[in-house]
Amino acid sequence: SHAWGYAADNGPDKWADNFPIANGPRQSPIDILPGASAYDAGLKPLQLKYDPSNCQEILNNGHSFQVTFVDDTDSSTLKEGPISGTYRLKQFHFHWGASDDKGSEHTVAGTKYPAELHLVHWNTKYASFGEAASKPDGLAVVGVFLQIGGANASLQKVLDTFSAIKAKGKQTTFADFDPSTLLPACLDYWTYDGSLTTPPLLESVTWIVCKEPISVSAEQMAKFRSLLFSAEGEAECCMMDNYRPPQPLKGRSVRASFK
Ligand SMILES: CCN[C@H]1CN(CCOC)S(=O)(=O)c2sc(S(N)(=O)=O)cc21
Ligand SMILES: [Zn+2]
Repeated sequence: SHAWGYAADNGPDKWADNFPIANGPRQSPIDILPGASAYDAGLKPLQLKYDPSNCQEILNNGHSFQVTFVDDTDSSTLKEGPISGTYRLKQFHFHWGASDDKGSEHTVAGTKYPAELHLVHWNTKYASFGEAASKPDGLAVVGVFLQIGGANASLQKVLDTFSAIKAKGKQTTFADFDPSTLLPACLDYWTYDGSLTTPPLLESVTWIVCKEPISVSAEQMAKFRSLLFSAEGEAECCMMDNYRPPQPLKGRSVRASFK
């Protein structure tokens, strides 16, 4: 069977063929309705502590580009917030559109942002990332919206590697990057129980979506779209619209950490 992707013949509407959980009870992303999300005073502030020396490499996996971290110690972690225990940072990646009017996975009262950052963490109560990925409390992903504004200097460091990872399967070393420089100043968030937004669509993610976006310039967005879904030697296919649309809430509640 041909691999999943974002095209008409292998995109989100076809994923259920090979991944029936696509129609499961806690799928992501969702449309967040601020008016319908309940403020929960019991939610704690996010405690994010990242060590830039854990940053290892950047790669084009044919679906997005991903910055991968060394996760053999508790030096880059997420604690508090809606979660209990310690979750280790594994990787971060993005989703974006073919134009600035779409690209985010989560939406806010129907509003789409041009891109969305995902920082993927796994629960250290499990022996490994792979084991955690299949557990209902295994993963915690922090989502950050990007909105068009001034150029983002921190993001530019990531974009400057793109010539080395243009095609699917390419990777290069990427060291000493602090992902907290990609976080908004205000860490107010919405949280709900969901899933991976790509196959295998495992229902193992506590989603933590920041209310405040970070900035990206239109020129920087154009750079995202210069990456390729395709491998070297294949017909070139620009990487864009690599987002899953919002999925049914199916009775879930979304909590807010802020009033
Ligand atoms: C292209 C493949 N993307 C997935 C790869 N991984 C899953 C590994 O399954 C065992 S993962 O846990 O790193 C994540 S997190 C994530 S999202 N968009 O929900 O944040 C997607 C994926
Ligand atoms: Zn993602």
